Amino acid sequence: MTPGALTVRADAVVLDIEGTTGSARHVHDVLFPYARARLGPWFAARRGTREHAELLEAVREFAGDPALDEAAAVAALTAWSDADVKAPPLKAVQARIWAAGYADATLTGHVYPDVPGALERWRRAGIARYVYSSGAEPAQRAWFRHSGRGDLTVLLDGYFDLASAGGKKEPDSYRAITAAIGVPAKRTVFLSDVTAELDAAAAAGWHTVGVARAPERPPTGTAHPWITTLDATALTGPHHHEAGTA
Ligand SMILES: CSCCC(=O)C(=O)COP(=O)(O)O
Ligand SMILES: [Mg+2]
Repeated sequence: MTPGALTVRADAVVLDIEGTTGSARHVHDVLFPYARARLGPWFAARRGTREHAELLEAVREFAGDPALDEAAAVAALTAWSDADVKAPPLKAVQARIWAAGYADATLTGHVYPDVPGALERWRRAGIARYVYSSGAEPAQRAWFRHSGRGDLTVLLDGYFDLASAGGKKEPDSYRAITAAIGVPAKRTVFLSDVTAELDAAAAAGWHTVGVARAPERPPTGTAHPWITTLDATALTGPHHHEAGTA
């Protein structure tokens, strides 16, 4: 444990993916382009299926244009991908496209080296471990199952996404997660690299810890403590087993 580590009393930890447990560069330089290049073929291969009709309808709804045809829907999804719009239909299609890449080992989930050890420490301390990402739940599971550091899903208790919890900058999303996991807000800690997400979690009564991964640096003037490695976060849970914190 890093000397002077930040100590938080928590029974549950909720982890962001991009920029916190995994590399934002990997998401933007590998995952997004992989799906973007396959959006058109993905829709074309599913013409006439229920899956095609449902996704087209979801794109129309999010775009606010009930007349969108397949080509226009693919154009909208492409634009959302380029602008990193956290659009649920985009996240749903990306997850399905990425699944093939994980299955044939073209894709590997990027996980920082301190993540498996932190998850294991928190597991031993009796702290429940959840993921909350804008990426759809199947994409989150695939990322951790096919991580470059082995199958980490065995160390995770659940996953929340835009569909199950809502947007990450909305306090109500954190309240929804509190209700779902049955852990009081004041015993839950959220780790993220995005100040607006941390602000929303804090507004819902959660503890918050900002994570700045090199070469990013902790921002100044936020209401949150910041760390640069999970090794600097000592969570004391119900079992108080975490090294250096009992
Ligand atoms: C493995 S989930 C893919 C990441 C993603 O699609 C995304 O939008 C990242 O969102 P996050 O909330 O983890 O920053
Ligand atoms: Mg993030």
